[in-house]
Amino acid sequence: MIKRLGHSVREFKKYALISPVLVAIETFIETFIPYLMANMIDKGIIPGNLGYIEKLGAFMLVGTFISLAGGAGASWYSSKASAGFAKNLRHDLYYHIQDFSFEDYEHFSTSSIVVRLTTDIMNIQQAFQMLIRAAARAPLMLIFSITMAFTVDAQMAMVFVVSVPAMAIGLTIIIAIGRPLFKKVYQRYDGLNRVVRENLRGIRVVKTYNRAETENQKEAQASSRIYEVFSKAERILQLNSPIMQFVMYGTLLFLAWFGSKRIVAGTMQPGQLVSLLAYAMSVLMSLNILSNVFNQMTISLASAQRIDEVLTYNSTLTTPKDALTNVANGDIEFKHVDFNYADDHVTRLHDINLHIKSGETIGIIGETGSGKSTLVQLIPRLYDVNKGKVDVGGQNVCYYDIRTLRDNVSMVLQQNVLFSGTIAENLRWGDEHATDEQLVHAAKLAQADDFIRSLPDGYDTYIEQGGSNVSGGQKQRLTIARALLKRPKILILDDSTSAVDTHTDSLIQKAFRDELPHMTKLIIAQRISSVQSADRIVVLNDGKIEAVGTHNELLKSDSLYQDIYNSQIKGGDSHAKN
Ligand SMILES: Nc1ncnc2c1ncn2[C@@H]1O[C@H](COP(=O)(O)OP(=O)(O)OP(=O)(O)O)[C@@H](O)[C@H]1O
Repeated sequence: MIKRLGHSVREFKKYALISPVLVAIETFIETFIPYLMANMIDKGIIPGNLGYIEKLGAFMLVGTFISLAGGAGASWYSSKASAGFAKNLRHDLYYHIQDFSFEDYEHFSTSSIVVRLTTDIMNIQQAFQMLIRAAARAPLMLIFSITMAFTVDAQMAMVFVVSVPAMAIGLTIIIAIGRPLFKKVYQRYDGLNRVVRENLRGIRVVKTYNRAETENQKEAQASSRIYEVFSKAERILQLNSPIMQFVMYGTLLFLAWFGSKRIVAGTMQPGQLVSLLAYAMSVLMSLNILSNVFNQMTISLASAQRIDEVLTYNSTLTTPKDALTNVANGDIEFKHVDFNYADDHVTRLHDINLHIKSGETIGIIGETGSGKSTLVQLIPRLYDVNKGKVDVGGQNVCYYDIRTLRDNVSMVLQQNVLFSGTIAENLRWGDEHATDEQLVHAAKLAQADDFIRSLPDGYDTYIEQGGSNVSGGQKQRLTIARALLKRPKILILDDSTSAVDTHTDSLIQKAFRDELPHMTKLIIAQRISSVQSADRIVVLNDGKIEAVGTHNELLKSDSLYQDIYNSQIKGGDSHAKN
């Protein structure tokens, strides 16, 4: 996992390597200073040798400046390396999830992905900075200080053989308990993110239904759940402070007690004791730094695992090596297709067999939940079939390069969105190189040109996030124009004219018939009038094809179609009558 994540350091590797080198210089000089200090006391101050004091003082001053410069440089490079690492890691994660299928997004949930891209990466950034700065400093300081302490007085330095492992065992236990708790904390962050996103997305509905109070409660609940685990995890981590202090004061007491005795006995110099105490402080300080580093590592290991989980997740959508990069025509064939959503064991489509010829216009109708959207989502491989196969242009959809397939199958989803940017920018999602004439032509076919021109800035009108400043019907027409701009071989409209008035809807159908005769068109609709003129209409009932035929044929032969027709034409509900 560490190696995989470390791959994202890339061009910032040099900064990540320079930082510990500078830290080493800083720490080496820093730990040498108490040794010089001991000499100054024992050989300069006690015998009253002023020349020695001045020489050593100047030497210490220069050393301090070099140490400071090393420390400042290390901070600068470590910040640069860690910020760069986080940038690359975020990019890699984002890049990876672009290949996810709908099923994969459902597997992780969008809120969890957002937390991983933000909070989790921030934790890793902080841990990485610590790793190349503090984590490099602490062990070096520990090694240098213990070595120097043994140089000064090996007997007294034996105290570290007890105090260092005692501290290390304490820290290991704390980390073992703390780490799973932090993993839980971030899972609960996902929950909070979900509540906030849902609330902001549906803020109009929240206000209409006066649900602010309930929404506040949901947020409070999610926050409390985080608080519960977070405070528990932090309480455990904070235990390292009393353990650290206990070991630190115990060591200092030991040194002061036995050191004083030896000075009185004349087997030790006062300067030696001063430097030993300074080294004891350094050793324990380095352990303290290490414990902080471990704390941060504990938090970030949970985050690193969550990121690695996404990075190593193989999308359920696979493309063969020699994938096809050309779709011959708009022919579609479903052969004995069964389908169920992952984690949902109900079969939503049963033994679907349907051949649609290139250029045909097919209406799809059926009661709500009968599987209309599910059926068409299999064509651009938004989901893969469980049984049977779907062919496009005479080839199994799984054999195509996914981009090629989706460039040739344009789908206007039931809940389509526009993105912040101008209308022209939004339409160019279909084809970024489209000329202005092509843009206008697509808008005209979708009956959107007139209303776009009536806006103060026309095609340059700015669309707010999610398309909140255009009406539902206008938004639908813009998303149809966007899909047309791709000039696909197959166009799928999934209930995409539901908010458009019937007159405009019929103008769209006519424009399609007259101007796009070679494009295969699948139109899912609730209104019979939207599919009435189609070459054939497929009636779906509970995931099965109940009938296929023209409007007139179905009116004569299919009772479900008759029911839908009657309920719409007569305004009554024939189900209710039966
Ligand atoms: N992502 C999903 N996970 C699990 N079940 C789903 C999912 N999407 C749809 N379903 C279920 O599959 C069935 C068919 O849904 P589908 O959206 O295809 O129906 P539909 O005919 O398009 O309905 P509508 O006319 O209301 O849009 C429904 O029972 C629905 O609850």
